[in-house]
Amino acid sequence: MSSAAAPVLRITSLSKTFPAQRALADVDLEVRAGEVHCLLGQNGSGKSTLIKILAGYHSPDPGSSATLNGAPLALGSRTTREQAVAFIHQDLGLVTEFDAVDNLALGNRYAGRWWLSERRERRAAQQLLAELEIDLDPGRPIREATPGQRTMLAIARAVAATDGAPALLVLDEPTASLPQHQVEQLFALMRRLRERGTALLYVTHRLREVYAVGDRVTVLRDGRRISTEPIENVGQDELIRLIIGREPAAFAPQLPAAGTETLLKATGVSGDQVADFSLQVRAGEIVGVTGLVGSGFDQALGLIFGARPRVAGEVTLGGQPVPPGRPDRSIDAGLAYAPADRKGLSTIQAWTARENVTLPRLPATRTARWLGPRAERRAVRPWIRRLNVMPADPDRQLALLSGGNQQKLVLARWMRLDAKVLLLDEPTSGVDAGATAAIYDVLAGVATQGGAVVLSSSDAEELCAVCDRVLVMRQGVVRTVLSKGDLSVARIVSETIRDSADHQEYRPCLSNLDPAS
Ligand SMILES: Nc1ncnc2c1ncn2[C@@H]1O[C@H](COP(=O)(O)OP(=O)(O)OP(=O)(O)O)[C@@H](O)[C@H]1O
Repeated sequence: MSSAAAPVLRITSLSKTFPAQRALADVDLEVRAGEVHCLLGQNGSGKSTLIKILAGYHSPDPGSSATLNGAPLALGSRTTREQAVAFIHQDLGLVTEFDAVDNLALGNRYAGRWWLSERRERRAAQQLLAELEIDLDPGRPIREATPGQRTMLAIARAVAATDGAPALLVLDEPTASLPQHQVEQLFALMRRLRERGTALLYVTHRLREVYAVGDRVTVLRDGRRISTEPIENVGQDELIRLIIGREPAAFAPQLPAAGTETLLKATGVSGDQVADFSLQVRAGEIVGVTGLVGSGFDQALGLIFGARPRVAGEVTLGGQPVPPGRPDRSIDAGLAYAPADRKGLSTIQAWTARENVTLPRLPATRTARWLGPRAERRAVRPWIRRLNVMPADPDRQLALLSGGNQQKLVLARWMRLDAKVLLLDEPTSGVDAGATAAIYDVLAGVATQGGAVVLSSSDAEELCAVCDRVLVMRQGVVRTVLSKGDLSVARIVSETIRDSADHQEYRPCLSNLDPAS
């Protein structure tokens, strides 16, 4: 990236006012050709609103303007997509039953150029994947691909649609559920596009990614642009200070030495993707479970809790059996479980923040015991403060909060239950750095008070930071247990991908191609 590179995107005085909420105020932003420009900010700071305006989902306030390669850009209209701008949202918009060739062809101009020639289309797809060094068998249905491969395919589709490289590629938290080695593959692809002159606007909460792939960084706070800097000019503490607007609190969990009492015991638990999962967790322990998508790591906790059908195995809590398929009994026994798909599985979007946090435990099977609005507010305010939910309004409708703030509230629901053992799938996915530290503090607090936590995560650094022990699953089975002294990102990554096709990273995909086609 050269600092003199021309701005591809120039946004001037961008503002957006929702009813009772100013989401963006006079934001100026320039993204240059051949740079990865990171857009950072706490949950609710306005990042998604900016991207949604670029993508045409929201109209900005009057007075906002933008240009793309010097030409006026109609903000709030979908025409940006026809102007060499590509968006990679978390929902990639791929058809999982189709193979890469058909996914690339979907909606792309290049499919039409070789119309009626399936062979040429296949060859073009193969060439494109090889050129971008995306290791993916173009003839296999995408459901068999890793999440990282799918993300890269979505980028390849954007490249195909724009004759070589989009002028601007906007990526909204593409690594949220990718294991480390797939993150690295994605970054390699981003660098290749940067070399072709694409301007990349990259939204993430993971600061280490900013240092790994970013050239410049813009920080938003409360809808205002606080700073734009080359990344080498800002150290991590300074960056956190810019993001949260105060000195960062050091995260130094005081984890107790684990007790001798076994709290949670799972023996031979099996279900859909999990076979013979066994685990013993002592009071005071934080245990992690990890693996690739499909390894079963993201299903084990749901099976223990009873949210997923358990076909075999036993679970006890404090020596008492926890029956399968009965979340109500699990909660009574002292378990709490927050699934990864918090938005889909456990929120009521039309309700307020306080109603979502204090949802009666089991409305379906019990007479609901509602707290009443005043008591709800009292119960919820400490959590809003602790996790820095913005806006700090218990009466705000959940649907009007940013994604990360919704995550915090639903997590608060489970954390406030005073469970003996917390089971959390991907507890900090989509949550900003400040609230992530607050969540880690809550977990450490549960352990210190004689409880325990089991968390599943694809974030190797998170596992190293908070866990006493990490179970690594492959093909549905726990294959490795790493204890404190053995825990490192490199070790977790290598154990995660051992024996999988993924371990041959960056292998060119040519071996999968049929030269005759
Ligand atoms: N449709 C809407 N109606 C009212 N307020 C909204 C709406 N969408 C977003 N907001 C508010 O605008 C502000 C900015 O939200 P935005 O989703 O842009 O934040 P964000 O930085 O992307 O957060 P996150 O990191 O959690 O995704 C928040 O206060 C949010 O509550």
